[in-house]
Amino acid sequence: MTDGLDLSRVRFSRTGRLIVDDVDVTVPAGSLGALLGPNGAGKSTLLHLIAGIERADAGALAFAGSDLAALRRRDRARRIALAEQETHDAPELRVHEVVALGRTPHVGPWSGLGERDHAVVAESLAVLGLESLAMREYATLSGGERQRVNLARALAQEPELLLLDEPTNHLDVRAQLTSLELLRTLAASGRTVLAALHDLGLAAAYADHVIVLDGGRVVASGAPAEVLEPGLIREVWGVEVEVLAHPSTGRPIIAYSGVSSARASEVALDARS
Ligand SMILES: Nc1ncnc2c1ncn2[C@@H]1O[C@H](COP(=O)(O)OP(=O)(O)OP(=O)(O)O)[C@@H](O)[C@H]1O
Repeated sequence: MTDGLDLSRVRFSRTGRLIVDDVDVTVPAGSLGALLGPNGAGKSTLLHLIAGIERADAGALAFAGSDLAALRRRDRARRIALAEQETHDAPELRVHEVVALGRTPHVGPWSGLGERDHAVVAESLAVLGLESLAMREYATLSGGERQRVNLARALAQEPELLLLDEPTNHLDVRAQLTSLELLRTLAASGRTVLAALHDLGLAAAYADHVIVLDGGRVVASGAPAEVLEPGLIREVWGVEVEVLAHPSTGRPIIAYSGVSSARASEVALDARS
């Protein structure tokens, strides 16, 4: 058990299909974990289980030594934020109002936002460079602008555990790096951060720890340089890569060469039919 996130033998099925299969994950407090895996691997489902949107069928989910299943809804919302790709509950709200929703778990049911809440909202907008968009309606924003608002909302929640589902999707390259640097800064301040990412290069450059899911199972986890090697990438994603070392950081650089003849999971399916 760590002072961060600890999942042990977590299972979840939907309509008779095992989607998360005996998953163990550890992300220590103060670190940035990247959840990787091809489409349909189970990344979003696992984030939903941790955030309490779905309930696991079996296994243990703990954060800072507390059983997540035993946390009351409000306590969970104070401690854990999930930044998803879309905010579905606020299409007509203005940007600053969407970000202020992040304060909901911290204010009483009948009281409005206090001085500190307003300050946190303003700070979250500023960190994501959203001041000039603060009065715009969320629905009128571009994909990348929405993504930054979703992250600002999660920041305003001041969570100890921050979960993010593809936080770099839609972002231009500078905004991608800005977001990952922000996640690193949050981790360095003692938060626990877990982000589902598709970009192996960004995970290699920024994550302390990567967890690779395939078909609902963890197939590898560890430091990026240990895990992200050509054999595993071929097996899981069905692509050929060379892995180089960054000349100044020493972190892995993933150089794509092309698509492999078949992914390991497809070979296994062919053998069965
Ligand atoms: N409500 C549901 N009913 C049935 N199957 C589901 C349901 N929700 C998800 N699945 C299936 O579970 C698997 C994992 O889905 P999930 O969205 O967690 O994957 P992911 O790794 O986040 O994928 P992506 O990278 O494409 O976003 C997929 O095969 C998906 O079709």
